[in-house]
Amino acid sequence: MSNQVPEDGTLLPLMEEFYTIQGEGYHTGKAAYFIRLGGCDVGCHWCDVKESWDANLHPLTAADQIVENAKKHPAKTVVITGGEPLIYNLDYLTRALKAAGIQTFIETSGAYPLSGFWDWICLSPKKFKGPRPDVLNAAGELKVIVFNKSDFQWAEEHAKFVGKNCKLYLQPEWSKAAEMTPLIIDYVKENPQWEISLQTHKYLNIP
Ligand SMILES: C[S@@+](CC[C@H](N)C(=O)[O-])C[C@H]1O[C@@H](n2cnc3c(N)ncnc32)[C@H](O)[C@@H]1O
Ligand SMILES: Nc1nc2[nH]cc(C(=O)O)c2c(=O)[nH]1
Ligand code: SF4
Ligand SMILES: [Mg+2]
Repeated sequence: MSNQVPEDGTLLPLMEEFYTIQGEGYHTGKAAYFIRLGGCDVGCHWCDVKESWDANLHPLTAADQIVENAKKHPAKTVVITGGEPLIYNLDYLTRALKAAGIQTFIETSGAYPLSGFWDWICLSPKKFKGPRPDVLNAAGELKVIVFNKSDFQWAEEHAKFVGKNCKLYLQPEWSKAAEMTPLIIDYVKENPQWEISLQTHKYLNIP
């Protein structure tokens, strides 16, 4: 993690920004501007964006500049992801995005305290560094990655701690998708409070 990131959230380590289609979860299929912040110490061995982990590799960028970039796109929705975006105080960035009329969505493991003003919170909790209660309470969707059979039980244990209107998703870990997707299909048929989420952008070959 970087030592030089100011605590007021006016400068953030930015790995990449791209305009694409939300590939996963509740908002799948919607155009959105993705803001990927660098820095994560959760350590998922199957993480599909390990290049994000070292915040020092990603330039500190003015939050005001990120907002200006987001404003240029037709869809008035951003997805803030990482890395683990909640390592940083996101109040300044999300306040400015909302002032510009842009909806704010986040992808988070919930391993850090909740900051920011959100229209949608996607919580994808991890065994390696568990989710915090404030994020469990606020989540609009719980999206559990299924890497092996034990993850179904683990998903149920976390579903107990989210709000009653929280959407429940099971998403196959990408390298195990051929093996796990049939198990997820059977599980959802037996437990229809859960739905399947696929990483559709990977099938579509888009970012
Ligand atoms: C790269 S993470 C960044 C945001 C945050 N650190 C988190 O884990 O939620 C974005 C999303 O991709 C999911 N993800 C990461 N690697 C994956 C993989 N190999 N297969 C399926 N989903 C994956 C995460 O669970 C999360 O929902
Ligand atoms: N298209 C697309 N949808 C996504 N949804 C969550 C992503 C992420 O890496 O956080 C992601 C991503 O990287 N690309
Ligand atoms: S918490 Fe997210 S960014 Fe961090 S290692 Fe896990 S999947 Fe990757
Ligand atoms: Mg991704």
